[in-house]
Amino acid sequence: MPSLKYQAGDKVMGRWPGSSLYYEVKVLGYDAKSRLYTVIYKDGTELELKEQDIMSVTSFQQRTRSRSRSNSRSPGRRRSRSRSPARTTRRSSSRTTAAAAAAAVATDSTPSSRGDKKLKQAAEIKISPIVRLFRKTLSKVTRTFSSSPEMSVLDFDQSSLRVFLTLSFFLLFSFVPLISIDLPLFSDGQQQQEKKPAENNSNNKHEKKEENNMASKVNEADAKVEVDSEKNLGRYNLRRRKEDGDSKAAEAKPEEREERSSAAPPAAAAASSTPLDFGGNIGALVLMLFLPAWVLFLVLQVNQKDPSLTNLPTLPPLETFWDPQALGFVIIWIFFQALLYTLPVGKLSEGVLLRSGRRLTYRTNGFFAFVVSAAVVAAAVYQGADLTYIHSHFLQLTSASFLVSMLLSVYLYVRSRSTGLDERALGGNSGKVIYDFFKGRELNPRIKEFDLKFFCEMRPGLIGWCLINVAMALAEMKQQKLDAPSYSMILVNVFQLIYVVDGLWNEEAILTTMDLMDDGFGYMLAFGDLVWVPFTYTLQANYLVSHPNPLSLPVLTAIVVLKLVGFYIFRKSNSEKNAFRRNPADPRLSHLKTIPTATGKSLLVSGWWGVVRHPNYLGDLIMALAWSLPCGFSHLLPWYYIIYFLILLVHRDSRDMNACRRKYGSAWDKYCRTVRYRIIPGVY
Ligand SMILES: NC(=O)C1=CN([C@@H]2O[C@H](COP(=O)(O)OP(=O)(O)OC[C@H]3O[C@@H](n4cnc5c(N)ncnc54)[C@H](OP(=O)(O)O)[C@@H]3O)[C@@H](O)[C@H]2O)C=CC1
Ligand SMILES: CC(C)=CCC[C@@H](C)[C@H]1CC=C2C3=C(CC[C@@]21C)[C@@]1(C)CC[C@H](O)C(C)(C)[C@@H]1CC3
Repeated sequence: MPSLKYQAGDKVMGRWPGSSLYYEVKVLGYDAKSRLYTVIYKDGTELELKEQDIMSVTSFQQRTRSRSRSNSRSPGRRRSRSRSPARTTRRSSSRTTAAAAAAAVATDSTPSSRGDKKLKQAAEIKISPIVRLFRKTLSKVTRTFSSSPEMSVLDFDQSSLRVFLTLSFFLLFSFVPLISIDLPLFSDGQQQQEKKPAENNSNNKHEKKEENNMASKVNEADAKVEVDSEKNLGRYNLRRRKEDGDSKAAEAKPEEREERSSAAPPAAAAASSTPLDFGGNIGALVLMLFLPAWVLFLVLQVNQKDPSLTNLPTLPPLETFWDPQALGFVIIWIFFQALLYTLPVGKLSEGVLLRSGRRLTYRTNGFFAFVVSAAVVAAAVYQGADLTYIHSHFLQLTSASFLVSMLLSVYLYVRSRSTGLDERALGGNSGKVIYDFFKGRELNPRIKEFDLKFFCEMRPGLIGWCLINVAMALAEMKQQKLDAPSYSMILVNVFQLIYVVDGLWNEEAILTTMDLMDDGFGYMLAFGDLVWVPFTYTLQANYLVSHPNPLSLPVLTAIVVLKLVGFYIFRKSNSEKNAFRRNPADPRLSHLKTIPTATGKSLLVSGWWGVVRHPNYLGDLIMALAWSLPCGFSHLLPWYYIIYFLILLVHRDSRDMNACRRKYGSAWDKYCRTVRYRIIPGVY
């Protein structure tokens, strides 16, 4: 190829189709007819790229450096650079890693950018009016909570303002002064640079690049990225030439599916450039205030004789929130669960491969913890303990748990300051204090082998949920003077018990969920695990204590069938994905079709994950419906869970879509084109 810019054998940087990530590739050849270069990525993927999507390593480095220099001039960000002894080394290591050119540089623009809008438009397909209305409502909700990466503490964008105004009503109920963070103390650029070189235990070039701040600076400056998937289709040829020449080649054979641990996730480079969720700092702040206020609202509302929207509760005197005994019970419960978690009983399971190149092990003895907890509670009741205390002191127990979650969040934020970049969550490391505090910066905070995130997500709140439900059944019997709980109460109790026990039985499966793999541990999950789950997921049982709803046998049967259908979809789809992620070559999965991606992982494109994207959410939603139905239609309150859950899962789905698009580029777009429905069949 004499007159060509790049020659066969050249090592250059090639853009990964559909994304703005650059990888080191080797030029294999040039096709004069199509004017495309054939390049090979480090994982063996061969693609055809246009010249404009290729860059020499030198110009790539120059671009990266110049962007980094111009960004480093911005005041505030790098204020303390010269003060840290670790800094010089880090900086030079950044340079060498840039030169090492083995990783990706994310140049993704903001999600609100032109490109993303285009992408949404490209996915727009004719749908029925009902579905369109449904989608419109959902997308409004999602948009409201969508990101704004450039927002600072003082910025108000329109959507945040809307959220703020809408929700400010609920702030009237806010009962704890939440903003006790010393902003200047945790100033931003400092944290980003804190990592000592010695902490870098990464054995993977991709990960090392991830620490390269220059990379993220390129990102900020290079906001005009095309993410129009349709356009990209025309520009790239995604054939895996190695396998065969036709389009079927994109579906890998099972024996080729082994995950290559040497290939780090491309998103690794995007540490500080991952788009912000929830409207950035201001959205996080609003949520931090709104969520406890909302819990308080629900807790007060459910005790009203007529808990309708036109009959709002009054705020009780402040002293009623505080009860040292309730705090004592909460602390005992958490420590009791911690003790069970640390017992050397049960399996040790391996988590997914982390960006640091490590895999963590987890003691997955959740079911054991549940059985022991149930036995201890039963023994206590036998000894005369009155579980209805939980119902009568619900408010005090809620505020005590809230206090614990707040303290835990502050601890998590403070300790995250001394962690390396490869130990931080991509999404919670923006440098924006409130946002990071909310989202969680450290991915897997551990005290020795004690994994705080895993423990909090799976134990005190989850098992506490069942304990509270049982207490509600006893309170119902007491209040309604019944010999046994009502059928509605039994259904709610049994359904949710199945959900929790199933989660604990399949505890290992949580290791491949978003929370464990991607999200940091901060206020959102600490509050979610310790307050939100036990005190709002029990709302149906709490409601039934004083709002009986008799069920006829046919209705009862229909509800049971619905629950079973939902559970079947939920369990099967979660297990399928978990099994596939754990062992892609599992012969039991050999019938499934997959799409290979540049990271070495593949995406399931048939089976449950070929019906809709996130079939597990569908099952979960059907179950949520079965949990509300036993409460009848007299009030909206017991339906709150399914409404909240729909919003949560739709937002989670779009978060996951964005994350996967960053991770997998065009392979993800291909998956979305093949599996068109999101969560619900028929809904795009
Ligand atoms: N009760 C509750 O309050 C809540 C319950 N849940 C439930 O928890 C469970 C876990 O949910 P969540 O963590 O949100 O998400 P998922 O378990 O669905 O995990 C999402 C990840 O799965 C992988 N993935 C996505 N599509 C595919 C595919 N086609 N093939 C293979 N892998 C794929 C991707 O990760 P990668 O490719 O990196 O492996 C993606 O990031 C769900 O059942 C959900 O309903 C969730 C939230 C709240
Ligand atoms: C509004 C707010 C604070 C949201 C935080 C979200 C959390 C409450 C949820 C995020 C993911 C969760 C999961 C479960 C509980 C709720 C949270 C923590 C889960 C443990 C419930 C039991 C299931 O079987 C599960 C293990 C699949 C599930 C995992 C996700």
